Amino acid sequence: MPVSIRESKRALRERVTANRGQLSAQALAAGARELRDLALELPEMATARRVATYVSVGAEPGTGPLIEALYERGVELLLPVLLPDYDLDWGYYRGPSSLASAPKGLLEPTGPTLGAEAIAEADLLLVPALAVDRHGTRLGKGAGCYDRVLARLAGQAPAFVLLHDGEILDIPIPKEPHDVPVDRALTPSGIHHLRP
Ligand SMILES: Nc1nc2c(c(=O)[nH]1)N(C=O)[C@@H](CNc1ccc(C(=O)N[C@@H](CCC(=O)O)C(=O)O)cc1)CN2
Ligand SMILES: Nc1ncnc2c1ncn2[C@@H]1O[C@H](COP(=O)(O)OP(=O)(O)OP(=O)(O)O)[C@@H](O)[C@H]1O
Repeated sequence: MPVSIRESKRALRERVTANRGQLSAQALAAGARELRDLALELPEMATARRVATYVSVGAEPGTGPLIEALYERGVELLLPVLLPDYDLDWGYYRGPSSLASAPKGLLEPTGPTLGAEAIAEADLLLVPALAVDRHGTRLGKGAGCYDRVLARLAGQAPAFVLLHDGEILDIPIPKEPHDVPVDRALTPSGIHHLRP
């Protein structure tokens, strides 16, 4: 990939990460509750029996309250398990004690995993990101994990990027051939339709 694209993505990641570092614990907790309420109200959520999400860490848009609410509803929750080649395997959420610290500061499900292709069985996908632009180009952690997941999903289930307010950028994020656009984002202030 051209060095300039890699470099501008890196600089953008640094900027967003620094901004996230300024968010207070109270703001993060409030944002997570707002994301829960919005996600639970999605029409697509009403019919979803299996939802793939991630266990938020640090200053990421929080998924804790949503995971608990969906678990209580009896929705099956698929959580990612990072593989050595940065592809993602998946495991079920089986309650708070079923998560364990994993490499790279992640929290992952313990117990058997289902294989990378299990994502094809999800009815709805909640995707982590650092930012997205108005065209739906997504900036992730830079390992291409979710580019592979979204390619596998092939639009078969709705995908929503979870972000903090201010992380939907008016300037375009440099797009590479492997980047799979997303068409919707959730921030604490609401649902945002993007135009891939
Ligand atoms: N909470 C959470 N879980 C997730 C993701 C995520 O974004 N958030 N992922 C989304 O893809 C996958 C994990 N992907 C990762 C990809 C790269 C690195 C990584 O290279 N980390 C750097 C530090 C960068 C950072 O702190 O952001 C490193 O360890 O050097 C970590 C996780 C699956 N689980
Ligand atoms: N389908 C794929 N298979 C293997 N590697 C891939 C695939 N898609 C992307 N990659 C690799 O991932 C690397 C990072 O890509 P990019 O910077 O777009 O990640 P990102 O979208 O920020 O991260 P993520 O998808 O993990 O959130 C690239 O070097 C790319 O080669």
